[in-house]
Amino acid sequence: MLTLGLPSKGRLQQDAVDRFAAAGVRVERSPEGREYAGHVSGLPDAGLALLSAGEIPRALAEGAIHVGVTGEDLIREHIPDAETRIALPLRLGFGRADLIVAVPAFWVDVETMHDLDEAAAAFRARHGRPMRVATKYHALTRRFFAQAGVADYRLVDSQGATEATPKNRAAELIVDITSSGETLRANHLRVLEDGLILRSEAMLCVSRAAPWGPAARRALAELGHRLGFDGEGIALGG
Ligand SMILES: Nc1ncnc2c1ncn2[C@@H]1O[C@H](COP(=O)(O)OP(=O)(O)OP(=O)(O)O)[C@@H](O)[C@H]1O
Ligand SMILES: O=P(O)(O)OC[C@H]1O[C@H](OP(=O)(O)OP(=O)(O)O)[C@H](O)[C@@H]1O
Repeated sequence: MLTLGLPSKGRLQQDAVDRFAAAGVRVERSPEGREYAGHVSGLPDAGLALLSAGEIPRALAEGAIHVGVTGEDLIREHIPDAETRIALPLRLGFGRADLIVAVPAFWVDVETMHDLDEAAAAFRARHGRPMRVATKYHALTRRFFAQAGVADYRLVDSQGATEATPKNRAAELIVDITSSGETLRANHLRVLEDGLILRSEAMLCVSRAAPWGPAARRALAELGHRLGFDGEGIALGG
């Protein structure tokens, strides 16, 4: 049996369901409605698990699901050595969003990460504390700031409405995803010139750690055949 993990709500779920349907794989939630499980028709021996988009990477890495759909941003954030544990055979072309560093638009002297480093020193001199960066992408932010040579800051966890944190004085700047740019504009924030951390989109992900019995392997091969990736060529665990 192959378990397919999809986001439990939102655009990503709908786009994933539509993509699978276009390939002849119909995904139906259990009629109870509240149950986070369901039926997959068009694939032999496959079942559905609905999970938070942010939990899908870990479920794949631990082998709790065989195949999943989630954003690359969430995979890179939650699984440091993603490719050793998860194969990423197919970019799905929806859920496109850029993970970026944005500062208040009125910070006219801060256009680059280098400027941000200087601003951090000035901020500490003036306020006696590090500037705060609000984000839910802790690992990706730490790595990107380290590579850019920015060290004097503090991360503030923000799981939603991150763009509002500078205005609410909960942080000085943010790391978050942007798509149309409207949320940033509405909150008077500006992306740094070299502040693009990752261009993300939804990915079809295959767990190398899941229990790959013959039935699950057959279902993966069929899924690959329908969606257009080589399901039999992926190096899987037991
Ligand atoms: N405005 C957007 N446009 C396109 N893709 C987006 C947008 N917002 C989020 N995404 C992508 O959708 C995926 C899920 O995002 P997010 O974690 O915000 O969803 P959520 O529904 O809040 O998740 P959760 O169920 O964990 O609360 C991420 O990979 C993200 O990059
Ligand atoms: O650039 P834009 O097109 O404005 O999109 C970006 C926004 O979309 C997402 O939020 P979402 O609407 O998913 O709500 P959330 O706060 O629950 O993540 C994301 O967190 C940004 O806030």
